[in-house]
Amino acid sequence: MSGAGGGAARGRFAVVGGGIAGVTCAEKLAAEFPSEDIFLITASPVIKAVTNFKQVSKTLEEFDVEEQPSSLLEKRYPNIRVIQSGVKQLKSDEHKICTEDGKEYIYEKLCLCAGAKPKLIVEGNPYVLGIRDTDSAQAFQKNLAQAERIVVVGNGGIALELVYEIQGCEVIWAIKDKAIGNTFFDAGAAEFLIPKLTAESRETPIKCKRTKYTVEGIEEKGRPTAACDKLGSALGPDWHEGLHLKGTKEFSHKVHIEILCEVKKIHLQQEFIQLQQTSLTFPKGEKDVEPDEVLWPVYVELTNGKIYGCNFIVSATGVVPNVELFLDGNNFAVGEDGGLKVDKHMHTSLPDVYAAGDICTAAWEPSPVWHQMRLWTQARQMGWYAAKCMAADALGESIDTDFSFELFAHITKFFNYKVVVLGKYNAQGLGSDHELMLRCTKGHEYVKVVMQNGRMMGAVLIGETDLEETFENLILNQMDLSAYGEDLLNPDIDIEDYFD
Ligand SMILES: Cc1cc2nc3c(=O)[nH]c(=O)nc-3n(C[C@H](O)[C@H](O)[C@H](O)COP(=O)(O)OP(=O)(O)OC[C@H]3O[C@@H](n4cnc5c(N)ncnc54)[C@H](O)[C@@H]3O)c2cc1C
Ligand SMILES: NC(=O)C1=CN([C@@H]2O[C@H](COP(=O)(O)OP(=O)(O)OC[C@H]3O[C@@H](n4cnc5c(N)ncnc54)[C@H](OP(=O)(O)O)[C@@H]3O)[C@@H](O)[C@H]2O)C=CC1
Repeated sequence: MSGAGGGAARGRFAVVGGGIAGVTCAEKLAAEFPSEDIFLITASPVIKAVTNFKQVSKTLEEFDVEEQPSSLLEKRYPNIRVIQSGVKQLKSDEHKICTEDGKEYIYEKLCLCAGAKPKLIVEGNPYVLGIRDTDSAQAFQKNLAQAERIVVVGNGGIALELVYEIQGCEVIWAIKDKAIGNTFFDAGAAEFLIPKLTAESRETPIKCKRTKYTVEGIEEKGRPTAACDKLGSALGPDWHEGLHLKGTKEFSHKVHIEILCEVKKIHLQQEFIQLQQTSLTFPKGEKDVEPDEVLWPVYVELTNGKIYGCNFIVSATGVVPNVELFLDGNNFAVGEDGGLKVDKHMHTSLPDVYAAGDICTAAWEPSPVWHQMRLWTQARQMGWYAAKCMAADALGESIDTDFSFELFAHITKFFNYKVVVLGKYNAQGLGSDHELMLRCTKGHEYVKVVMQNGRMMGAVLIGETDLEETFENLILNQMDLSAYGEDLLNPDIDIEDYFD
């Protein structure tokens, strides 16, 4: 029911954002209301579509992600109208969206899925790069092609993937924690993974899904190539497979890890030289690394006192939800992590405005074994469920919380190992009242379960363990497992037989 003439266009449903959350939401709405126009307003020139969706178990899912022209989405769902323009303003009290191209859209119900952006250690420094979308990934690739040494800061998903993939460039990896991969692993799992990182060469990657990369970065002479400032959709599974992550050196992989430190200061070359000349106390170049005569474009001073020169720095230090623009003039409740707070029906604090994916903060009382993480899988689940809630609300129907929010479940790949994390896999929020059971075969598998009061609360499965479905069931049904003791992880016992 789009409006005619020069005034605002009208649609019953509008969705902002062409990433996984927004596209999934628009698709679900389009399927539920085939005779209504669904506006999908997005700043990105391409949309992200989920393909080859596979439900691996009750809560684990796998899918490929494809960057597609919006026309393909409109072909699949003729009632979706993709508007390729950034939102300039939201007037929630008027149920109106104003876009950068000067148009206005009136909605009955709106879902905000504008994602997040990298939370950089410093803003506005051309030597500090974040990786979020196709554009920033390509800018990173171009810079890497000229680099001999880079510093990677952060200890989460992106850093884990980068340090493993980069070739022909020395990587100094600076982490706050004692062990690698704090967002996914404990120290035991980190120790299991380290030999893969320090190995000179890498194995052939296990099954890979490709995402197509199409948008070019913009070159600026003398400085790292900058990504253009258009807000693209986030990358996802196997984003690096399509890129050539190689520096200028002949060696394969060289990673040096600096633990328990943060970045204290970043010095540009000129400033570094001046400081060396004027200060008696200022360190003369890198300590604990091979001394070299090279002058680096930029120097990173760490809180442990060490200084490393490098070509550029990757800040893989998490994300901040893209909310500023929507907060202007709208009194949204915002979570501690900066996201728009949503209740168990994905509804924000403002009437008829929903939110899903990286932009939102789940503010409902979660199941004891679910928590929010800004992941592709949760973006899809939230987008789908938000559409269900919008539809139910529009039709005056009630709806139960979706089953996906019963158990946190994520399947991914690090260091060429299959990794499955379930429930409170790192005993998040369980305090000291829990115990861990471990099974580990070096180079083959690492299995950790988190137990509380005889019940399984979480698990980390690295390698081809084949345990995910059984453990998923055990966490979901909260059966008392005290009687099984250590047999729970005994490889000689077929655990599934126990529970069939
Ligand atoms: C390098 C990298 C690797 C990752 N790997 C994985 C992984 O292996 N597994 C996993 O589960 N997750 C992974 N993630 C996380 C995952 O990609 C995100 O959680 C997910 O894609 C978020 O989807 P979204 O739709 O909420 O947001 P986004 O994908 O960020 O989409 C936001 C959309 O909103 C649009 N937008 C923003 N502002 C405006 C505006 N003002 N007006 C109009 N449109 C706007 C953008 O153009 C974009 O289309 C990775 C993330 C990164 C950066
Ligand atoms: N395979 C997968 O599933 C992947 C998922 N992703 C997702 O993409 C998103 C972005 O990834 P990423 O940027 O790695 O974010 P993550 O949230 O995964 O990790 C951020 C890391 O940076 C650390 N950190 C935060 N601030 C600082 C700081 N000032 N100095 C030093 N370290 C800091 C965090 O420590 P602390 O936790 O202590 O704050 C954490 O180790 C995340 O949602 C991530 O889950 C990305 C790649 C792969």
